[in-house]
Amino acid sequence: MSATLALLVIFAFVIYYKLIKRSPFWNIPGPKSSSYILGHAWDMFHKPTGVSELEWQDKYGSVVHLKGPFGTEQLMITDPKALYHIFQETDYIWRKSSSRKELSRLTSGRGLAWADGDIHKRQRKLMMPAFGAPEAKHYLPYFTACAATASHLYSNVQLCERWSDILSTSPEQTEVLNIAEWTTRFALDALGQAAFDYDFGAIKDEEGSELGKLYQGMMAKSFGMPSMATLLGLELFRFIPSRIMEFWNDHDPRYKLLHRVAQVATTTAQHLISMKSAAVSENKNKKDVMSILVKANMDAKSPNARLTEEEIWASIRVLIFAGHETTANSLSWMLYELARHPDLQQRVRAEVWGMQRKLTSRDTDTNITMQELESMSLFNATVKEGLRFHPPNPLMARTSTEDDVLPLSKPIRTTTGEVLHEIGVSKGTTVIASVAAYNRNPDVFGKDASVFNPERWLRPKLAESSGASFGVYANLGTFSAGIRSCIGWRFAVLEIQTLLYELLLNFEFHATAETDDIRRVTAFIMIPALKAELQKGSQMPLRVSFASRADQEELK
Ligand code: HEM
Repeated sequence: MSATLALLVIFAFVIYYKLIKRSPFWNIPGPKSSSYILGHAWDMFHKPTGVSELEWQDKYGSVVHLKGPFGTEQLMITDPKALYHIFQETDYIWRKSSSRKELSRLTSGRGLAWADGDIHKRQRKLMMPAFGAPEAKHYLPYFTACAATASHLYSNVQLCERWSDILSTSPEQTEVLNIAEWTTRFALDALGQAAFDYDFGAIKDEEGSELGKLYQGMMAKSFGMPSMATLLGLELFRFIPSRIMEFWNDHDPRYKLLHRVAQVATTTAQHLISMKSAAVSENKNKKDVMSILVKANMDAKSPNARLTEEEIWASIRVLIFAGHETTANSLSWMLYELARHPDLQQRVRAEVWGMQRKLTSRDTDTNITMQELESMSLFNATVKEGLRFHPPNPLMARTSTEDDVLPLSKPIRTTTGEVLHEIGVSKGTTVIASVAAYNRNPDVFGKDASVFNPERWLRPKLAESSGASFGVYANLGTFSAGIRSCIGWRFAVLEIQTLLYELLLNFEFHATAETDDIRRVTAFIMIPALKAELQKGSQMPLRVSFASRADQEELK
């Protein structure tokens, strides 16, 4: 009797979920999911980054019905108007999903990337003064200092100088270098100098700081090809009180490296804060990000507007985490594309040399300015195209805290033939904003959006149809948009321009036999890795040689 009753209850439950409470998006087209437990997350994390999302966008358009974990319903959105609405028009209605928030807490504490609502607003307001356009120009000498050859003004060890040493001692004057490792070292040192006036010592290698070493490849080691247990562990945040899950993760041996990074980063942060606070009190105002932040915090009118000590430590951690591997990966992928397109590389280098000729011919300051970096059209088109084609943050997940209506720039047709110009979503809906797919959406970036082609940025009109604009930089999804857009996008673009300039001035990049085996792998951020050696983390082997001597002669 009781068994029959139990069966009836289960039957009623199934009927309710399958028939009566059918999916709110039941008539929006999308692929079938192969896993009830993880839904489409498995495809997104285990195929090369962006491959599934691009397939779905090609097949179903810019709104795709997906399954989330445990049969939950999700939409993948790459429509610019809907993305604009979610990221720019709705204040904090659309919040980071619980799993993304936890990821931010694990990697960088309760700082800006973790915070929401009023806490986020307060933290961001205090950090913003360090990231405006006028501040960016102060960072240029720091970036040049980490990039350039010894002939430049600054005395610390520089990337081009180290590469010159390596190539000079090689019999053929050429070497295959793991570009991903070197750009990460550069990005860490550049960030250390410009953001904290601190030397991570990553380029010098031998004597590098413990923190510098711990951060190198941290994401690949902690999350490279996340297992089902890792994905599930993060997704359980939806269903289990966050305090319990946080306690669990804080004691999970899989995150041992992240726990160690947290300890060392906090100690370093404490040391930095006391130094900066003392300097600010003595009116020795430096221009690095942290000094500006510490001063803004001291100047804040009410105690409620200030950051707590723990929040300042978290700010340092979030800047290191959000700011170095992302920039490094972007640089690696740009060099990869230049190695695969030698003609383009030659043309961009010609532009760089043209600029260098101009700099060396003038009597006064021969250092390049921000305006001069910006003035090179093909060079900057290549930077934009690299950031479009290989976005380091391939997706952002947002969950709605209220019922909402998503406007669409291009109507969609449901499976029942209805044409929708907007989509109603209820509170609790999760949307996957696929940056990887949006950045190759032909409606935004042209019919050839799936091809790497910097020339698109030189066309008079880029957007082919809607004209809807989403991203904070070049209408790309790469740095997101709105109140949670990347705070460091100017910093990142300038850093990329500076290193790319110095590298193209001094070196040539060539594809190797392994170049075709380089894959985009999702370790929550996208990293380059070799197909057969995914467990080794970020790898981008390219052959590097000195830029042609004949051309260099022409420069003199
Ligand atoms: C190419 C390099 C970079 C890329 C592609 C990138 C991309 C992004 C994206 C997509 C977000 C939003 C993530 C989300 O909301 O889920 C973000 C946030 C953030 N980024 Fe970047 N970033 C880069 C470099 C930097 C740099 C250099 C810094 C700092 C020096 C930085 C600091 C931050 C911070 C603090 C946030 C959190 C902002 C907030 O939640 O209000 N990023 N970044």
